[in-house]
Amino acid sequence: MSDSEEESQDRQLKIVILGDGASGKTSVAMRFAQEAFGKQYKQTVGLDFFMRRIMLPGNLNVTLQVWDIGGQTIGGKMLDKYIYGAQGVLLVYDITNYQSFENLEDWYTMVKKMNKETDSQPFVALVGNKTDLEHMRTVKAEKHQRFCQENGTSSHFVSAKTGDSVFLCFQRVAADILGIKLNKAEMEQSQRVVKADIVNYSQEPVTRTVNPPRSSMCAVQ
Ligand SMILES: Nc1nc2c(ncn2[C@@H]2O[C@H](COP(=O)(O)OP(=O)(O)OP(=O)(O)O)[C@@H](O)[C@H]2O)c(=O)[nH]1
Repeated sequence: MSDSEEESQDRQLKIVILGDGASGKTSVAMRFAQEAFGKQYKQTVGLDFFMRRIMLPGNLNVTLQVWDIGGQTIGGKMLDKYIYGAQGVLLVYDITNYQSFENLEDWYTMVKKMNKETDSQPFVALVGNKTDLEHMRTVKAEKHQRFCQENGTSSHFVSAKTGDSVFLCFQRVAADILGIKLNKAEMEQSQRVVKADIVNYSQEPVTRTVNPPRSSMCAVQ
């Protein structure tokens, strides 16, 4: 066994994803664990599991066990059992669906109720999904930030469709749970390149822009 293998340590974290049906919980989990995305909506009945091992600074291997909870489980008998023992909770809403944001209060209440009973505090993160649909946004960023401030949660905006910031979200949550600080370079490295479909609008010759706008975070592959 090499020195670096001997030095590496393994940790397991249980991360639970909660939020309304169709807010994109399965898609976020699938993007993180399998680098995949499906356009077709398939409701999660009960729950699904995903797993991915990541490395955090300090040669720390962390296996994230992601519990993707079906949106219909709210009010059901099993929900508190699913949340039990979680070190991290992602509260996911769809930025184009205001109701999905409002309903997070109910989801969060369930988490807090569990905490009272078990005396353990999971780390909670607010995740606004579907940022590729920014033009259809109905939940203002200020509302999102206010929720984070009032409830002491961390703040994330992701797109399961393009993959934008999904890995970074899980990485930051894992680091926060374990009390590890990620530096700017590590976070930038985790920013996924945004993949977009190429749309051929016209067959006419393309006119070139002088000094086209530059972005260091977005590229079409
Ligand atoms: N445009 C866009 N669509 C997304 C995104 N994430 C998910 N979707 C779509 O939203 C729909 C619902 O996604 P799911 O991941 O199944 O939602 P869910 O929250 O797991 O739903 P339940 O299983 O009912 O709890 C699907 O059609 C997805 O393709 C995203 O980031 N952008």
